Amino acid sequence: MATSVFHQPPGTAQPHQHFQNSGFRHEFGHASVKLTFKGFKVETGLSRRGGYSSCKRKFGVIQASASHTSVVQPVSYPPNNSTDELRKKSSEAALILIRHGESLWNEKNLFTGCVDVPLTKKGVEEAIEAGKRISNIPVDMIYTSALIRAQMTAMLAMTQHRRKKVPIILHNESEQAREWSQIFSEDTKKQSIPVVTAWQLNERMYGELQGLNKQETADRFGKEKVHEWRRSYDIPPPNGESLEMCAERAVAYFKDHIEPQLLSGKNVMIAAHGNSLRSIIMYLDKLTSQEVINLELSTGIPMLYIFKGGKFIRRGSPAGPTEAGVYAYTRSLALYRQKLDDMLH
Ligand SMILES: O=C(O)[C@@H](CO)OP(=O)(O)O
Repeated sequence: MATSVFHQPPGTAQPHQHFQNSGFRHEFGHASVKLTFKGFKVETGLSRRGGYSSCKRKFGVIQASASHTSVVQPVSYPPNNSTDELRKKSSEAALILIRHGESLWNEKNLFTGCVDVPLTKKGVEEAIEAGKRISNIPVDMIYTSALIRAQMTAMLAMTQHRRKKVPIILHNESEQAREWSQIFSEDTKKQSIPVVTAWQLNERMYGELQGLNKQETADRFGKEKVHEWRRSYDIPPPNGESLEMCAERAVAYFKDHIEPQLLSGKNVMIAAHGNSLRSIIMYLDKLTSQEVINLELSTGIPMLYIFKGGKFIRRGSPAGPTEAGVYAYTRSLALYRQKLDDMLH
């Protein structure tokens, strides 16, 4: 059975190591990981490289934004003692994670962080391609960061979805914004997918590196130092956030807002960033701070998890819309796809 790429004991993963395990193959040290699962090729968009660690620092957060409006059913955890029971009994839900497509600053090799840069043409194409890959997977709610590159990615991906529901960005920034964006038809609401934007899912704040060229910064401060800023777990770049600090807000948001939706059976897509997603994956796959150092995400590759019985099970990514592999992972995914086939033929 396919399980998480990272279920080997902490510290055993080697960069560029190939694993042969129960019919699927892990390739680390590349821009993405190809898993062969019972004959199906599954690309996860993950890879692992060597890294660093050490000291600690606190940092304040930057902006705030939406949570729920009328299109979203607010869901919250029950009191602690019944949470575990509920998690065990919870129905299955799909969780798709996607890092935004290539941005104009990815293309220029600039540190981006919380600077709000749009996608390149290639990034647009990556988002559309990602949408094709997930076009048969149910999506009931979308969470994106407050940054346009993640929002563009989510919206462009949804143009490819076979269910043709309309993703609608919720505006909760003021009472007026909420009032003015109401929908007055229940039918129309049912054909909509609420899109919640949250700064907590933003890219890690890169401090004084934002706007600097990555190569020039390495030439100036040394390759080692820059690698430490970029990939250590708890060393922040000058006046920026470490991955640990980014995880504090991104994982808290995931636990408080997204997990309750999954628990209630909602299928969720998250479009976010290299480092906010690395920290969420660290939580989902129970990676150690040493293991997460080696985790790299490619732009525009969707990754699928199944949430069941309170557990997150990584299922890779469909290699294409017609691949049977991912849809055969669970009965409800297969049924959903079957329904789409029946509806659209
Ligand atoms: O510049 C950034 O914001 C990020 C993602 O592109 O860079 P890094 O690869 O260093 O995490």
